[in-house]
Amino acid sequence: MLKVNNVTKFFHKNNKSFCAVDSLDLHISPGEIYAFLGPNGAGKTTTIKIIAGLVQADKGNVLINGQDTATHKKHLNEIGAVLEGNRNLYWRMTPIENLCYFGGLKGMRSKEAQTYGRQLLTRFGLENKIETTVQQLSRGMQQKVAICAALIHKPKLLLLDEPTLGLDFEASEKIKELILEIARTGVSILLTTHQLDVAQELADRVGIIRGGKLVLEGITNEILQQYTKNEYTVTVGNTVSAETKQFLLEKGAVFHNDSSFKISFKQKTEIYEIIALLHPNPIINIALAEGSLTDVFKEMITV
Ligand SMILES: Nc1ncnc2c1ncn2[C@@H]1O[C@H](COP(=O)(O)OP(=O)(O)OP(=O)(O)O)[C@@H](O)[C@H]1O
Repeated sequence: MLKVNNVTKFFHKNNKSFCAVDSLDLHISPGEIYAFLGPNGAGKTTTIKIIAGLVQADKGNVLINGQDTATHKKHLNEIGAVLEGNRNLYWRMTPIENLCYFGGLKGMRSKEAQTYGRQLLTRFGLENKIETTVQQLSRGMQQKVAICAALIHKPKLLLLDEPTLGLDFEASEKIKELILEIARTGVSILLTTHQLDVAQELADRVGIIRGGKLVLEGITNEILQQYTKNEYTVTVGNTVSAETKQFLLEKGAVFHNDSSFKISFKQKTEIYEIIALLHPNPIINIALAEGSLTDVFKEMITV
C-alpha cells in the first residue's frame, strides 16, 4: 500500500543545512497498523508530511499502490491525515458541516459526503452530535470528528499524529478501539505517538527513528520478545535466610522486603538454581517481567 524509498530531507538552521530525515525506507501493507516512534525532533512529522505530500523530499520517493505520488498526485487522494487533531476542524461548524466541507475539498459531491458523513459519525457514536458545533464537543468527540474528516473520502492510508494525546482514559480507549476497527476494514494506518503503551497495544509493526534514521524496525511482538529481560519477581512464604539473602544479593537481586525480590539472569534456566536454593521456603509466586516498548525505546534512544 505505502512504500517510502530512501527519503531524505534537509532543512536549514542558522545558515547550516542539516538532515531531518536520512535515507528512510518503510512500507505498510493494507490493514496494517505501523507505529512510528522517536524522541522530539527525530523526524517523524517531517516524514509524515512528506508522505502526505505537504513537504517535498530532497531525495527518494513515496509510492502509493506502486505509483510515485510526486508524479501521480491523484494517489495522494488515497491518504487521510489527522496531523493536528481537533485543530484540523472548523470549530464553529457542526461535525456534519465539517465532513461535507472536507469531502468537497476531496472532490466529493455534497449529497455523497452528507450520506457517508452521517454513516461515519454514527459508526463513531456521534449520531446525537451531528448538529452540535465542534466547539461544544468534548476533546475526545472532537478527535473522533477529526478522524471522521480524514476518512470522509474513503482513503486507503490514514496518517495519525498523536491520536490519543490529551484524552482521558475512556476517550483514549474509544479512539484505540476505533483505530483497530478502521484497520480491520483494510485501511493502513501510520501513527506517531509518544505514548508507548498505545503503540504497543495497537501496532502490528513498529519503527523507531532517531536523528532522521530508522534505528529499529520490526513486528511488535517479536521486538518485545527480543527485549524481554529474564527478570523475575519471586515471592516466598517465609523470610529468606540471611545466608540465602547474601547469595542472592551477590547475584544482583533487589529485595522488596524479606520475602520478595527481583532478580535477572542471562539464561532463563538459572531460575531453577534459585528455586532449589530457596527450598524448603514455599514459593508463593514467580513472575517473569514482560518486555515493554518503553524499555525498547529507552535502549534505542540512549545508545
Ligand atoms: N520547516 C522546518 N524548517 C527547519 N527545520 C525544521 C522544519 N520542520 C522541522 N524542522 C526540524 O527538523 C527536525 C525534525 O523535526 P520533526 O518535527 O520532523 O520531528 P518529530 O520527530 O516530529 O518531533 P516531535 O516529536 O517533537 O513532533 C527538528 O530538528 C526540527 O526542528
